[in-house]
Amino acid sequence: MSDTKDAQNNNNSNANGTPAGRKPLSVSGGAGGGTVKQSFSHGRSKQVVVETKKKKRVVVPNKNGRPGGQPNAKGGKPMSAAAAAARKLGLSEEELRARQVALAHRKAAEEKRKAERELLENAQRQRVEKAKSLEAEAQERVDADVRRKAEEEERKQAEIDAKKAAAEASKQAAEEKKAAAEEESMAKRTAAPNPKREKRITKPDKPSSKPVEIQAEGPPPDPDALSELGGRIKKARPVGEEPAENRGNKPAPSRRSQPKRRQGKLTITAALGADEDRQRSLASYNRAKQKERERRLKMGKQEAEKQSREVVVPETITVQELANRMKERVADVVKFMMQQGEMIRGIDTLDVDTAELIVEEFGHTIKRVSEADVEIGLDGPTDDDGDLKDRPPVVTIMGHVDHGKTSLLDALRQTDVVGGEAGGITQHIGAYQVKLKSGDKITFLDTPGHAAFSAMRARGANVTDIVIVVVAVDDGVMPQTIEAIKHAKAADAPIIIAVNKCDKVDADPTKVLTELLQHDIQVEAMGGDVQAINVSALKKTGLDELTEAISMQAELLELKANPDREADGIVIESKLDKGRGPVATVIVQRGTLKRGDILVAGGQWGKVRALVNERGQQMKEAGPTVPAEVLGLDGAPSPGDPFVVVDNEARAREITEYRQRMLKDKAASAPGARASLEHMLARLKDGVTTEQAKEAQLVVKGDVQGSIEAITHSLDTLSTDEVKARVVYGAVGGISESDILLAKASEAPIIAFNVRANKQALALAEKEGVEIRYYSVIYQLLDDVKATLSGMLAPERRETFIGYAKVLQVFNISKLGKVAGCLITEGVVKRGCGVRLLRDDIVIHDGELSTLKRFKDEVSEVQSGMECGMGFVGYQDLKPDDVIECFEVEMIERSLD
Ligand SMILES: Nc1nc2c(ncn2[C@@H]2O[C@H](COP(=O)(O)OP(=O)(O)OP(=O)(O)O)[C@@H](O)[C@H]2O)c(=O)[nH]1
Repeated sequence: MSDTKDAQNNNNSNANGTPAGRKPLSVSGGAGGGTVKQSFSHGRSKQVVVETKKKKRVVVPNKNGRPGGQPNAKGGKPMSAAAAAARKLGLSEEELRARQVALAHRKAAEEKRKAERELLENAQRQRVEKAKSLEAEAQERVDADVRRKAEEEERKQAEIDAKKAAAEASKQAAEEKKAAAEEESMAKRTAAPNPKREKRITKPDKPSSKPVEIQAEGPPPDPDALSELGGRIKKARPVGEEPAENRGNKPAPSRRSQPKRRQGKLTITAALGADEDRQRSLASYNRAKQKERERRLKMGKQEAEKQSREVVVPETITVQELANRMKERVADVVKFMMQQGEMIRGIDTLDVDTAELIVEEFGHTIKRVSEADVEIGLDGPTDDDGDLKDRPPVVTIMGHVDHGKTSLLDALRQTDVVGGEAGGITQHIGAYQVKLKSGDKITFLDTPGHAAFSAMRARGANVTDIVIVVVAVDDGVMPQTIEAIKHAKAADAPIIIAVNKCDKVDADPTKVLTELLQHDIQVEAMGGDVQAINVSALKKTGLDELTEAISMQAELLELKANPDREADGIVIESKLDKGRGPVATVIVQRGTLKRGDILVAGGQWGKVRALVNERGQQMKEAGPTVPAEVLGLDGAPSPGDPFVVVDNEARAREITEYRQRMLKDKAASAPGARASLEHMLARLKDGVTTEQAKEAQLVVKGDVQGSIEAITHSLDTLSTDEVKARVVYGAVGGISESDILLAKASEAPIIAFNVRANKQALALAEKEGVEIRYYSVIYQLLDDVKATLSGMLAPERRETFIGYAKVLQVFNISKLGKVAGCLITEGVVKRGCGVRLLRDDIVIHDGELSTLKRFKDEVSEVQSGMECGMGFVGYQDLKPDDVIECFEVEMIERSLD
């Protein structure tokens, strides 16, 4: 306290140490305090004690460690410590004090800077930590999302299992309930069971409908960071704590069943991973629906507008026709081709490759067809077995001259009950049908002999079901009898032997039957399967037996046809009637032919104007095997031509035009060479290399049986594994019309050894194009056949390289297609030579040249170093830098030697 007083005193001292302070007013007492007299009104006064607050001052310790201001030991005026220190430093006390103040200020400033630096460092550290924690949280969220999904799946599975369990339990409960009910009924008076309790007992443990809240593990995320992400996270709830909405024993509604949009909040989990659970607003849904409706409408419209079609394209087609078939505008096709650099017009003809390009460009598919495809579908559908009904047989009568064929046919005709009753005038129309007493019907081909039969077989039409071979009992088996048997066997038609003229006195049918054994005909009486009936055309005996035999044979054959379809059949004969125009006698094979039908017969067609039967009566229709004369055709078809009813005239025209064109081409290319050795070779050169084609079929006629046998044997020795000579028919005697027809049917030439053809046979051979080769020396004959067989050996193909050309540029030239501008780099290129297109040393096409041009002219060859234009047959894919290898092909004939 005294120190303080001293300091007070020092403060009031001047520089010399003398006190310079004022004396406080009315204050009595020491320097540290005093009293003040306070005067009030009415003369009152009061003494107030005043305490003076002492000023703080810095006390500099003196040398001895004592604070300054201590009285000097030596006595004298006491000096303050500060003054002593100042004096020691050679400074005044004030200077010292100023220095101390400055020092203190600096110190304070340093302290402040240090605090600021620390503050900055702290902020920096906090930022880094915050970033790190954000990163960790993001990772945490991803992990939590994965976990959440897994748990969600588990939960769903658990729900399914629970439902199953619930279903089982409810089933069980129902059973128990039933049992309880029974119990109840038994103990009804004792105690009524509490159904509610029972229910509670039987109720299965339902899985909690409240989904488990999935919480991300780890520390709670920084709320600031979450707010930055625009969401908030649910605080982890302590395990066991009820969620807020469940508190108050409220039933917990299934959160999944609640539409989330109604909650009005978006959780982080929902935002990050539960998109599929979010529902769209109704307006959004309606908008999307409308959009989809419009899109479909548009698509449907487009589809209706643009249909992809299958376009049928033959080898060549006009631009106009192609456009029609595609249902496109010709102008569009022309425009497209112009874009491809080709100027075409509607009437121009396109090849099938170009047509394909166009068809595909217009979004359609092409169906290539050849001209022959017009015949496709002409046969119509195959009949179902259920549609087939029994039909009468078609019978042909054959036999040797004067054995009584015509007489027998006439006699059989008179068996017709209908004709007899009607009393109509019977006329020959090539075929007729008789109705037997039994009610059976038989159709006879009224063109007895081989002519009609062979003519039909030559056209591949086996209209005959049964062949009756007539043998006169007095004459026995004769050459034409044997021919008839061969014809029948070749046609695979069953034979019935009619032994005629049995009315003759010395008739011995057994002799005839024995003779037939030599020709592989074994009749039933002799243990075989061929029926033989003794008849007399003259006396009309045995006719019933014969017709019975026919009916029995027909039964065995189970002849059936569908009458309820478009008709088809065979033309039996035809003529040009002055009054009626072209008349064709036809036999219907399937279906029913009606008046008004559009008929195509061979190369002719027409609308059926009238149908006439053999009695000259008009018919409305003709069913299976009914013969009829057809009027209305535009020309006379050939016997044996098939006929068919088609849908419309256009189709009929299309077919007949094609057939007539084919006939013309055939006539032009191989006139009269149908059954010749050259024809055989031609067929081979056309690439026909089937086993059948490698067999040279021959008809041999000789003067004596010995020469026939010698020729047949020698021809056998000529045959090899590759080629064969086969005698389809060998007989003694001159060449008859029958031989010609047989040769034609077999497409075989006739080898005549020391025999000649009669006038009619020659004419027929000329007409039918059957070759007859005459020989009198057997070696010449064998040499000729050998040469033919050698020709049948596949010729050897030899290839010779002639040059190389390089494609420089490719041009599109209308009508020619793509033409390559080439430079001949080696050798020579010749018109029509074989070419191979090489691209990067790989053969990509093998064919032949279609065009070889120098400038605008077609040339025969181009030498090395010259440029030319080259086009390929049926190939367009030419590119610059392709190499064309040119070669010539030589076919080396082989010989049997
Ligand atoms: N005795 C007898 N003679 C018959 C019989 N059938 C036919 N003839 C006679 O035989 C001859 C020939 O009869 P056609 O019916 O012309 O014999 P074809 O086989 O038709 O003769 P082509 O037409 O020349 O092949 C005639 O004179 C008939 O009268 C018969 O059953 N008994």
